[in-house]
Amino acid sequence: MKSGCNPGRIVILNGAPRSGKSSIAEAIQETFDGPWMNLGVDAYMERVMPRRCLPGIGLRPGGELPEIEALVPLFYAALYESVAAHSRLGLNVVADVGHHDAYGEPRHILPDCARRLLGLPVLFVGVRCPVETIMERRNRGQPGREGGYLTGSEAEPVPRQVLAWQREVHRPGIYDLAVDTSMMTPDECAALIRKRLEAEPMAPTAFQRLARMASISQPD
Ligand SMILES: Nc1ncnc2c1ncn2[C@@H]1O[C@H](COP(=O)(O)OP(=O)(O)OP(=O)(O)O)[C@@H](O)[C@H]1O
Repeated sequence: MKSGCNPGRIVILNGAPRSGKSSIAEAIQETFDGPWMNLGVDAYMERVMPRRCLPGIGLRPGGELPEIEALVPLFYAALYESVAAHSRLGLNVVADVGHHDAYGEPRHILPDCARRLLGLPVLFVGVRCPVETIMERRNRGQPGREGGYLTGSEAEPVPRQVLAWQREVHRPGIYDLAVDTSMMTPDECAALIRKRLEAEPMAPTAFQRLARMASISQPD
């Protein structure tokens, strides 16, 4: 830790694609005190990741791309070390991610990431959203991201990959706070997060609990 400097707060937003993570991150950046750096999956995929490794940490559940899969734990480790570095310098960080462990083989990425942030003030937020709302958002599309999302068809109103995201992304479901973006606006979600940050932290935190799973699964 840089001497004389308190670590920056860290908010990790975990949810399926289209669940509303980026909108909450934006609300946090615009309304919370101090600078909040956004180091999530969007920034990493759009700017950092080499094209041939895409979708990288955005790789969806199902063990679809084994050649990329082996690199995903390393990409995540690098992202979280970067989050830790920002926090140790006193900068607040909000990061949107879509963690799951449904690769061709278990990778235990989330517990490893939690271990990397031990000792830092992390709030782990589950960004939940029912599949019907997810499909409305997918089918509506987004300018600039044309063709970027699977949509429903008559034969398959909810593609199996979308169902896989819904099933896998909130396992094991250990959070400090959960929000439902079908019930609240991004600003309301951000306000809830702010309230939680201002309250006394409850120990053990979600990341402390998850980090313990890393020490069980990875003996020294
Ligand atoms: N709380 C909300 N209420 C209503 N609509 C929302 C809400 N949050 C997000 N949306 C809308 O849902 C869509 C997806 O939102 P957003 O980009 O924030 O999600 P995301 O989880 O970051 O998605 P992705 O992982 O695909 O980047 C956008 O069109 C956004 O305007």
